[in-house]
Amino acid sequence: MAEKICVAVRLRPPVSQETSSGTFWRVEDNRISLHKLHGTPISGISYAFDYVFDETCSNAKVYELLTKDVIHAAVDGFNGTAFAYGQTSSGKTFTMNGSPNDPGIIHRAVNDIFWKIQMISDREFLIRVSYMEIYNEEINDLFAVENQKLQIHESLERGIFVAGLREEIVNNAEQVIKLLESGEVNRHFGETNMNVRSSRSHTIFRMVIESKGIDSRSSGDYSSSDAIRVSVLNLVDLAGSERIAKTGAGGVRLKEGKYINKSLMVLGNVINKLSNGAKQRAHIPYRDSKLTRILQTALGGNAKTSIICTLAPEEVHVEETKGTLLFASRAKRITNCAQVNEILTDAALLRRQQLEIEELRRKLQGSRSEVLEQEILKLRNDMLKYELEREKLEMELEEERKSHKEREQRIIDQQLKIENLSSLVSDGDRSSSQFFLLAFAFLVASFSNSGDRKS
Ligand SMILES: Nc1ncnc2c1ncn2[C@@H]1O[C@H](COP(=O)(O)OP(=O)(O)OP(=O)(O)O)[C@@H](O)[C@H]1O
Repeated sequence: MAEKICVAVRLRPPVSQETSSGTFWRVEDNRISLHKLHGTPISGISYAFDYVFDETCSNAKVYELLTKDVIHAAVDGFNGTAFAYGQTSSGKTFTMNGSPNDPGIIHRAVNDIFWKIQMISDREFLIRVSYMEIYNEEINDLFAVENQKLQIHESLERGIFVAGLREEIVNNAEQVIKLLESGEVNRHFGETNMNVRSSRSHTIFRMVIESKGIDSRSSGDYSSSDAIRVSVLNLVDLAGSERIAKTGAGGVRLKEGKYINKSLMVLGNVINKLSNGAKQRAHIPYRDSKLTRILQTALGGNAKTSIICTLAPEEVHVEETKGTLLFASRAKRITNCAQVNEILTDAALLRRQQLEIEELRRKLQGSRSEVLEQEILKLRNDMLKYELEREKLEMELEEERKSHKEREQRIIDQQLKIENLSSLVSDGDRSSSQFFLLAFAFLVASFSNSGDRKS
């Protein structure tokens, strides 16, 4: 069903008591506008969104109004994405991760998903989670530090995916929170003049939710009641755009800032093109950054998406805030087309694992139920690891095949050149033969050098 992306903006509380000398942002219902200090609105700087949250608003309210529907729809089989966008230090991480007193969108979503699943008695669920960051335009696995520089692939079965990313099958919210905490340790943070704990990477926490009707059969001819729903939920905390003059960045921070700004610029371009409507959609530059490629489905595709744009209220940031509002108002014009994802093949992990689990259940009959559940979870995770390992090996084999083919092509090209040269030597006049022989020797030498390098 075609529907607009849901967009909200959120003002964070001011960080200093500094009083404004010229302008301030006023929030009224779902509208935010810039006013002169004595109250006159500044013409042309007034925007309406699905929601506008002022500085007193809690994460609980943001979740309830903006994100909950996307999360619940993911349990029902729709892809979903929620992300926070805004300049550095405007409250993105606060919104996504929250504080001990007011947990953020990610924690609330995790709890809500397991709560909702418990309420659904006629379906069986399998949930796996992964956590990645895009740091300096490279994808790293936050659950497994050894998995670095991962590549994005696309297949008919899996759509766009990150190959080799560790996934963990999970049974309850506490497990997920623990995993998130372990991933958080690996995330790149750094201090800048604007934020003592500034995110230096974009992070994507992903939940894949598979479910099937409890009565459906495990194998054989698949009827429509056998369809397995598979949805992907992305919860994204972007790094913030920054002005080098304000962050005081140099060295590593400067390099990070350049990558952050570049990928956010590509995201802005994608949003801009999509907001121009279907006619101008000829080419959307999703492939210009890893971020937009991973979020491709969420932007104009088969997904329900909500975006929260965070704003710094201080007058000194008024230009950045205007930029964020412009981004938000463009995003509001994007239409997505979400549908329940049902598959009838063996692509769903749930189907592949079903038989083995039945077998294990039989073997463990009579044992206590929590032991059984632990064993099943362990088995499922082991099977998932083998699958990932196999996927990695397949990718490596594919790479190897490609470079082998390239090597063979190079050899053929060189042989052709050699044959051409030798025929010229035999046909041409004797005075140039010395030159050709020299060229011939040179080619042979360069050919054997390149062979050495490759091997
Ligand atoms: N709505 C809010 N209520 C209370 N404190 C907030 C709120 N938003 C942000 N803060 C505080 O402001 C500071 C900066 O917020 P945060 O780190 O979330 O910004 P950010 O946009 O993620 O920055 P960066 O892009 O640099 O990572 C933090 O100390 C955070 O606790």
